[in-house]
Amino acid sequence: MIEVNNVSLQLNEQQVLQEVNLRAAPGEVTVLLGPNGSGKTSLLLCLAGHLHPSRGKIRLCGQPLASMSYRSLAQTLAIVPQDHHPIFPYQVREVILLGRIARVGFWSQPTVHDYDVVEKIIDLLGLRSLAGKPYTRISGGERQLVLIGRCLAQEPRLLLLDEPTNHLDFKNQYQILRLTSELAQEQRLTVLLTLHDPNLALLYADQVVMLSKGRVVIQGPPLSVINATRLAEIYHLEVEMLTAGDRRLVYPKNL
Ligand SMILES: Nc1ncnc2c1ncn2[C@@H]1O[C@H](COP(=O)(O)OP(=O)(O)OP(=O)(O)O)[C@@H](O)[C@H]1O
Repeated sequence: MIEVNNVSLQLNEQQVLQEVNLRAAPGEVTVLLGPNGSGKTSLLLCLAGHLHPSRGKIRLCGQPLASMSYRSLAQTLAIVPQDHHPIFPYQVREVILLGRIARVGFWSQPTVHDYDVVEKIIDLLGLRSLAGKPYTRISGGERQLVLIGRCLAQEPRLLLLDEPTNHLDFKNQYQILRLTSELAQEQRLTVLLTLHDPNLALLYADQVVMLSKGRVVIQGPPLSVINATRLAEIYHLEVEMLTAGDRRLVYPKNL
Protein backbone atom coordinates (compact mmCIF):
# COMPACT_ATOMS: atom_id res chain seq x y z
CA MET A 1 0.00 0.00 0.00
CA ILE A 2 1.20 3.50 -0.86
CA GLU A 3 -0.34 6.39 1.05
CA VAL A 4 0.43 9.99 0.19
CA ASN A 5 -1.04 12.66 2.45
CA ASN A 6 -0.95 16.35 1.61
CA VAL A 7 2.45 16.17 -0.06
CA SER A 8 3.89 19.38 -1.48
CA LEU A 9 7.25 19.67 -3.18
CA GLN A 10 9.26 22.72 -4.06
CA LEU A 11 12.28 22.55 -6.35
CA ASN A 12 14.39 25.63 -7.00
CA GLU A 13 11.53 27.85 -5.89
CA GLN A 14 9.09 26.13 -8.24
CA GLN A 15 6.02 24.57 -6.62
CA VAL A 16 6.13 21.17 -8.34
CA LEU A 17 3.56 19.28 -6.21
CA GLN A 18 0.74 20.82 -4.19
CA GLU A 19 -1.15 18.99 -1.45
CA VAL A 20 -1.13 15.68 -3.26
CA ASN A 21 -3.20 12.87 -1.76
CA LEU A 22 -3.38 9.39 -3.17
CA ARG A 23 -3.70 5.73 -2.30
CA ALA A 24 -2.35 2.82 -4.33
CA ALA A 25 -3.49 -0.61 -3.16
CA PRO A 26 -1.84 -4.05 -3.30
CA GLY A 27 -3.01 -6.22 -6.19
CA GLU A 28 -3.78 -3.17 -8.31
CA VAL A 29 -2.16 -1.11 -11.04
CA THR A 30 -2.52 2.60 -10.32
CA VAL A 31 -1.72 4.86 -13.26
CA LEU A 32 -0.57 8.47 -12.95
CA LEU A 33 -1.82 10.36 -15.96
CA GLY A 34 -1.23 14.03 -16.74
CA PRO A 35 0.31 16.46 -19.21
CA ASN A 36 4.06 17.04 -19.53
CA GLY A 37 5.38 18.82 -16.47
CA SER A 38 2.37 17.98 -14.29
CA GLY A 39 4.59 16.36 -11.62
CA LYS A 40 4.32 12.61 -12.30
CA THR A 41 8.06 11.87 -12.19
CA SER A 42 8.59 14.17 -9.22
CA LEU A 43 5.91 12.29 -7.29
CA LEU A 44 7.52 8.91 -8.06
CA LEU A 45 10.90 10.29 -6.98
CA CYS A 46 9.38 11.46 -3.67
CA LEU A 47 8.00 7.95 -3.11
CA ALA A 48 11.40 6.41 -3.85
CA GLY A 49 13.05 8.77 -1.35
CA HIS A 50 15.10 10.54 -4.05
CA LEU A 51 13.27 13.85 -3.55
CA HIS A 52 12.08 15.18 -0.21
CA PRO A 53 8.66 16.83 0.04
CA SER A 54 8.54 20.23 1.68
CA ARG A 55 5.28 19.23 3.39
CA GLY A 56 3.13 16.16 3.92
CA LYS A 57 3.56 12.49 4.76
CA ILE A 58 4.26 9.32 2.78
CA ARG A 59 3.64 5.82 4.14
CA LEU A 60 4.83 2.68 2.37
CA CYS A 61 3.25 -0.59 3.50
CA GLY A 62 2.11 1.21 6.64
CA GLN A 63 5.54 2.58 7.55
CA PRO A 64 6.44 6.27 7.39
CA LEU A 65 8.94 6.68 4.54
CA ALA A 66 10.92 9.15 6.66
CA SER A 67 11.63 6.41 9.24
CA MET A 68 12.76 3.70 6.79
CA SER A 69 16.40 2.67 6.47
CA TYR A 70 17.94 2.50 3.01
CA ARG A 71 17.93 -1.31 3.21
CA SER A 72 14.33 -1.59 4.32
CA LEU A 73 13.30 0.82 1.55
CA ALA A 74 15.20 -1.27 -1.04
CA GLN A 75 13.38 -4.40 0.16
CA THR A 76 10.02 -2.65 -0.01
CA LEU A 77 10.14 -0.56 -3.17
CA ALA A 78 11.74 -0.79 -6.61
CA ILE A 79 11.68 1.88 -9.29
CA VAL A 80 12.24 1.71 -13.05
CA PRO A 81 13.39 5.22 -14.02
CA GLN A 82 12.36 7.01 -17.19
CA ASP A 83 15.86 7.07 -18.67
CA HIS A 84 18.87 5.02 -17.79
CA HIS A 85 22.26 5.57 -19.33
CA PRO A 86 24.39 2.49 -18.85
CA ILE A 87 28.08 3.01 -18.13
CA PHE A 88 29.47 -0.48 -17.56
CA PRO A 89 29.05 -3.28 -20.13
CA TYR A 90 27.60 -5.74 -17.60
CA GLN A 91 25.81 -8.72 -19.07
CA VAL A 92 22.01 -8.55 -18.99
CA ARG A 93 22.03 -11.43 -16.47
CA GLU A 94 24.41 -9.48 -14.19
CA VAL A 95 22.28 -6.33 -14.33
CA ILE A 96 19.28 -8.34 -13.13
CA LEU A 97 21.45 -9.96 -10.43
CA LEU A 98 22.31 -6.45 -9.16
CA GLY A 99 18.69 -6.23 -7.96
CA ARG A 100 19.54 -9.01 -5.47
CA ILE A 101 21.83 -6.60 -3.55
CA ALA A 102 18.68 -5.42 -1.76
CA ARG A 103 18.31 -8.99 -0.42
CA VAL A 104 21.87 -10.33 0.02
CA GLY A 105 23.73 -7.14 0.96
CA PHE A 106 26.42 -5.32 -0.98
CA TRP A 107 29.42 -7.30 0.24
CA SER A 108 27.85 -10.80 0.34
CA GLN A 109 28.10 -13.41 -2.39
CA PRO A 110 24.88 -14.33 -4.21
CA THR A 111 23.63 -17.82 -3.35
CA VAL A 112 22.20 -20.53 -5.63
CA HIS A 113 18.76 -19.18 -4.71
CA ASP A 114 19.72 -15.69 -5.96
CA TYR A 115 20.90 -17.11 -9.31
CA ASP A 116 17.66 -19.13 -9.53
CA VAL A 117 15.57 -16.02 -8.97
CA VAL A 118 17.47 -14.27 -11.78
CA GLU A 119 17.00 -17.16 -14.24
CA LYS A 120 13.25 -17.28 -13.50
CA ILE A 121 12.98 -13.54 -14.19
CA ILE A 122 14.91 -13.94 -17.46
CA ASP A 123 12.31 -16.49 -18.59
CA LEU A 124 9.37 -14.48 -17.26
CA LEU A 125 10.43 -11.45 -19.30
CA GLY A 126 11.45 -13.45 -22.39
CA LEU A 127 15.08 -12.29 -22.10
CA ARG A 128 16.74 -15.69 -22.56
CA SER A 129 18.37 -14.82 -25.91
CA LEU A 130 19.81 -11.59 -24.46
CA ALA A 131 20.94 -12.94 -21.09
CA GLY A 132 24.64 -13.12 -22.00
CA LYS A 133 24.76 -9.87 -23.99
CA PRO A 134 26.32 -6.62 -22.72
CA TYR A 135 23.63 -4.28 -21.41
CA THR A 136 25.31 -1.45 -23.34
CA ARG A 137 24.63 -3.25 -26.63
CA ILE A 138 20.90 -3.84 -26.51
CA SER A 139 18.06 -1.60 -27.67
CA GLY A 140 16.25 0.97 -25.50
CA GLY A 141 13.17 -1.25 -25.29
CA GLU A 142 15.21 -4.30 -24.36
CA ARG A 143 16.96 -2.23 -21.68
CA GLN A 144 13.56 -1.25 -20.28
CA LEU A 145 12.70 -4.94 -19.88
CA VAL A 146 16.04 -5.63 -18.19
CA LEU A 147 15.47 -2.78 -15.73
CA ILE A 148 12.07 -4.22 -14.89
CA GLY A 149 13.87 -7.53 -14.35
CA ARG A 150 16.35 -5.87 -11.99
CA CYS A 151 13.44 -4.42 -10.00
CA LEU A 152 11.69 -7.80 -9.79
CA ALA A 153 14.94 -9.33 -8.48
CA GLN A 154 14.61 -7.03 -5.48
CA GLU A 155 11.34 -8.86 -4.69
CA PRO A 156 9.67 -5.59 -3.73
CA ARG A 157 6.12 -5.12 -2.47
CA LEU A 158 5.80 -1.81 -4.30
CA LEU A 159 6.82 -1.35 -7.91
CA LEU A 160 7.09 2.12 -9.49
CA LEU A 161 7.58 2.54 -13.23
CA ASP A 162 8.15 5.89 -14.91
CA GLU A 163 6.75 5.75 -18.44
CA PRO A 164 7.46 2.02 -18.87
CA THR A 165 6.11 2.05 -22.42
CA ASN A 166 8.80 4.51 -23.56
CA HIS A 167 10.97 2.92 -26.25
CA LEU A 168 8.75 -0.16 -26.43
CA ASP A 169 7.36 -1.31 -29.76
CA PHE A 170 3.63 -1.65 -30.42
CA LYS A 171 3.39 -5.21 -29.08
CA ASN A 172 5.79 -4.80 -26.16
CA GLN A 173 3.82 -1.82 -24.80
CA TYR A 174 0.80 -4.07 -24.29
CA GLN A 175 2.92 -6.98 -23.13
CA ILE A 176 4.70 -5.01 -20.43
CA LEU A 177 1.47 -3.53 -19.11
CA ARG A 178 -0.21 -6.92 -19.11
CA LEU A 179 2.77 -8.33 -17.25
CA THR A 180 2.68 -5.59 -14.60
CA SER A 181 -1.05 -6.18 -14.21
CA GLU A 182 -0.46 -9.95 -13.76
CA LEU A 183 2.36 -9.30 -11.27
CA ALA A 184 0.10 -6.99 -9.29
CA GLN A 185 -2.60 -9.65 -9.11
CA GLU A 186 -0.48 -12.78 -8.65
CA GLN A 187 2.13 -11.37 -6.26
CA ARG A 188 -0.15 -8.80 -4.57
CA LEU A 189 2.29 -6.11 -5.68
CA THR A 190 1.28 -2.47 -5.46
CA VAL A 191 2.11 -1.09 -8.90
CA LEU A 192 2.19 2.66 -9.56
CA LEU A 193 3.20 3.78 -13.02
CA THR A 194 3.10 6.84 -15.22
CA LEU A 195 1.65 6.80 -18.72
CA HIS A 196 0.87 9.36 -21.40
CA ASP A 197 -1.68 7.40 -23.40
CA PRO A 198 -5.18 7.42 -21.84
CA ASN A 199 -6.06 4.38 -23.95
CA LEU A 200 -3.39 2.29 -22.23
CA ALA A 201 -4.72 3.50 -18.89
CA LEU A 202 -8.25 2.51 -19.95
CA LEU A 203 -6.97 -0.96 -20.86
CA TYR A 204 -4.71 -1.74 -17.90
CA ALA A 205 -5.33 0.55 -14.93
CA ASP A 206 -7.37 -0.46 -11.90
CA GLN A 207 -7.17 3.12 -10.64
CA VAL A 208 -6.19 6.34 -12.40
CA VAL A 209 -4.80 9.43 -10.70
CA MET A 210 -5.09 12.50 -12.91
CA LEU A 211 -2.47 15.16 -12.21
CA SER A 212 -2.44 18.69 -13.54
CA LYS A 213 -0.04 21.46 -12.53
CA GLY A 214 1.20 19.50 -9.54
CA ARG A 215 -2.27 18.79 -8.13
CA VAL A 216 -4.44 15.67 -8.15
CA VAL A 217 -7.54 16.53 -10.15
CA ILE A 218 -9.31 13.23 -9.50
CA GLN A 219 -8.57 9.61 -8.55
CA GLY A 220 -10.79 6.63 -9.32
CA PRO A 221 -11.54 3.74 -11.68
CA PRO A 222 -10.42 4.51 -15.28
CA LEU A 223 -13.89 5.17 -16.66
CA SER A 224 -14.78 7.57 -13.88
CA VAL A 225 -11.59 9.61 -14.51
CA ILE A 226 -11.10 9.45 -18.27
CA ASN A 227 -13.85 11.13 -20.22
CA ALA A 228 -14.07 13.64 -23.07
CA THR A 229 -14.89 16.61 -20.84
CA ARG A 230 -12.02 16.03 -18.45
CA LEU A 231 -9.45 15.36 -21.19
CA ALA A 232 -10.54 18.57 -22.94
CA GLU A 233 -10.08 20.51 -19.69
CA ILE A 234 -6.68 19.04 -18.82
CA TYR A 235 -5.07 18.65 -22.26
CA HIS A 236 -7.01 21.36 -24.14
CA LEU A 237 -7.80 18.76 -26.77
CA GLU A 238 -11.22 17.85 -28.14
CA VAL A 239 -11.64 14.08 -27.92
CA GLU A 240 -14.33 11.52 -28.50
CA MET A 241 -14.99 8.26 -26.62
CA LEU A 242 -15.54 5.14 -28.70
CA THR A 243 -16.93 1.78 -27.72
CA ALA A 244 -15.09 -1.25 -29.12
CA GLY A 245 -16.63 -4.51 -27.88
CA ASP A 246 -16.65 -4.20 -24.10
CA ARG A 247 -13.89 -1.58 -24.13
CA ARG A 248 -13.93 2.20 -24.23
CA LEU A 249 -11.28 4.08 -26.19
CA VAL A 250 -10.52 7.71 -26.76
CA TYR A 251 -9.34 9.50 -29.89
CA PRO A 252 -8.75 13.13 -30.81
CA LYS A 253 -11.42 14.91 -32.86
CA ASN A 254 -10.66 17.31 -35.69
CA LEU A 255 -7.26 15.86 -36.53
N1 LIG B 1 15.27 20.17 -10.46
C1 LIG B 1 14.22 20.90 -10.76
N2 LIG B 1 14.17 22.20 -10.45
C2 LIG B 1 13.09 22.97 -10.74
N3 LIG B 1 12.00 22.50 -11.34
C3 LIG B 1 11.99 21.21 -11.67
C4 LIG B 1 13.08 20.33 -11.42
N4 LIG B 1 12.76 19.10 -11.86
C5 LIG B 1 11.53 19.20 -12.41
N5 LIG B 1 11.07 20.46 -12.30
C6 LIG B 1 9.78 20.97 -12.75
O1 LIG B 1 8.77 20.26 -12.09
C7 LIG B 1 7.63 20.14 -12.91
C8 LIG B 1 7.18 18.69 -12.93
O2 LIG B 1 8.16 17.92 -13.61
P1 LIG B 1 8.02 16.35 -13.74
O3 LIG B 1 9.20 15.83 -14.47
O4 LIG B 1 7.72 15.79 -12.41
O5 LIG B 1 6.71 16.27 -14.64
P2 LIG B 1 6.12 15.03 -15.46
O6 LIG B 1 4.65 15.08 -15.29
O7 LIG B 1 6.82 13.77 -15.08
O8 LIG B 1 6.52 15.46 -16.94
P3 LIG B 1 6.77 14.55 -18.26
O9 LIG B 1 5.44 13.95 -18.60
O10 LIG B 1 7.19 15.58 -19.26
O11 LIG B 1 7.83 13.53 -17.97
C9 LIG B 1 8.02 20.69 -14.28
O12 LIG B 1 7.49 21.99 -14.41
C10 LIG B 1 9.52 20.72 -14.23
O13 LIG B 1 10.02 21.77 -15.01
